[in-house]
Amino acid sequence: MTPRLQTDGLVRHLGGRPVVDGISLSVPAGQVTCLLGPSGCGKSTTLRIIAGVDRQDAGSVSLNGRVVSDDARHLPPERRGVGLMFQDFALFPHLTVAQNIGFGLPRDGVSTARVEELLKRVDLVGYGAKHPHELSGGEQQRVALARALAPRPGIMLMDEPFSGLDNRLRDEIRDATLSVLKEEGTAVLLVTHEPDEAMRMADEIALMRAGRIVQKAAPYNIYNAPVDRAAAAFFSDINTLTGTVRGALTQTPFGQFLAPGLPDGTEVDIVFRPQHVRIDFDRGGKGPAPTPLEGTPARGTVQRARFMGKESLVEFLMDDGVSLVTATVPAVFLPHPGTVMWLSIRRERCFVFPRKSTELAA
Ligand SMILES: Nc1ncnc2c1ncn2[C@@H]1O[C@H](COP(=O)(O)OP(=O)(O)OP(=O)(O)O)[C@@H](O)[C@H]1O
Repeated sequence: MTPRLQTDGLVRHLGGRPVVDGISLSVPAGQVTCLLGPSGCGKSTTLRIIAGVDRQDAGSVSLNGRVVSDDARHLPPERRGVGLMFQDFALFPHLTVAQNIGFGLPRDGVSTARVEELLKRVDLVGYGAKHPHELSGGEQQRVALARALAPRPGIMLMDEPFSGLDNRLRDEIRDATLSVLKEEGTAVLLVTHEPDEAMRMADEIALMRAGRIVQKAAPYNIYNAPVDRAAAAFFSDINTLTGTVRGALTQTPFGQFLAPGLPDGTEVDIVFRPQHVRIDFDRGGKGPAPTPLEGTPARGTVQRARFMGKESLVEFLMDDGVSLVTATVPAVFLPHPGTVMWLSIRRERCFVFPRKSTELAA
């Protein structure tokens, strides 16, 4: 099936450097792709190029199988048939909700029916005659969504559309927006710098860094198989142990880890998330027996324990005297500093990355 949206090798130089550096993306109908990355990595510029308000220096944009922008041609934004939704969604203050939603539609009975349908979709039946200032922030956001969807765009470009909303409202509006977009079968490219938002909204996440896509995968895969240390760290706090490769292995307090394909002497980071650390009590100087799955338990001493509301954070100094490991426990668990305990991590939850390349990529 032809993707609704496709970009090939987009490049854009601004301020003398490539802020978009070879972005190739493809979004089919009904899919939400999130362009996720830290501030300044080039997400908005990519979106602006696709919308047609900026133009790439190289590469092409195709919408519905038709090239709308490359070296030879450049269709203006209003002729691209994409819906746009940005953080400052600015409704027309002097128009009613219904007039706002129907703004881009011809004035006929079909449009009136479409506006009614959309009011229902965004759960604002009965609000048609109100003016924007009579609505809450979340309601205004839903009107903006309905307005963007009114001409039935096959493609929706959204740039941090929820960042102006307070936390509680944001979750609600995100879910409502997602279900409307899915019902309409729209292809969506959503820009966000928030991993939680991407995990919640995306069918596919394209993780961006310094103008490039470093990893593209479903949320589950991107979280559980990060390409490098920085990609792992983008989604949650991480623990990092360090080691040196000898014979395709590296030694850590948790035993040996495989470092396949890495030459002897390579410095590596062994990375794992605090929620994947299991804690066991010390029984007369002994911990749990090693298993192939859980690896070798290692002994550590509690440095600090804090209750964070949903979970407790416990920090350990391992017996090697240098490795610091943080574990989270989804309960109130506040052992005293100085308590000796055993930690284990499931092997499949640990990632081994060569240090040099991750530092360069970060
Ligand atoms: N007109 C411009 N001239 C020079 N540099 C620019 C221009 N527009 C953007 N930039 C720079 O390009 C980089 C990418 O900007 P962009 O807005 O695409 O990033 P972003 O990932 O969307 O960030 P944010 O989440 O903060 O919006 C930034 O470093 C920005 O300062």
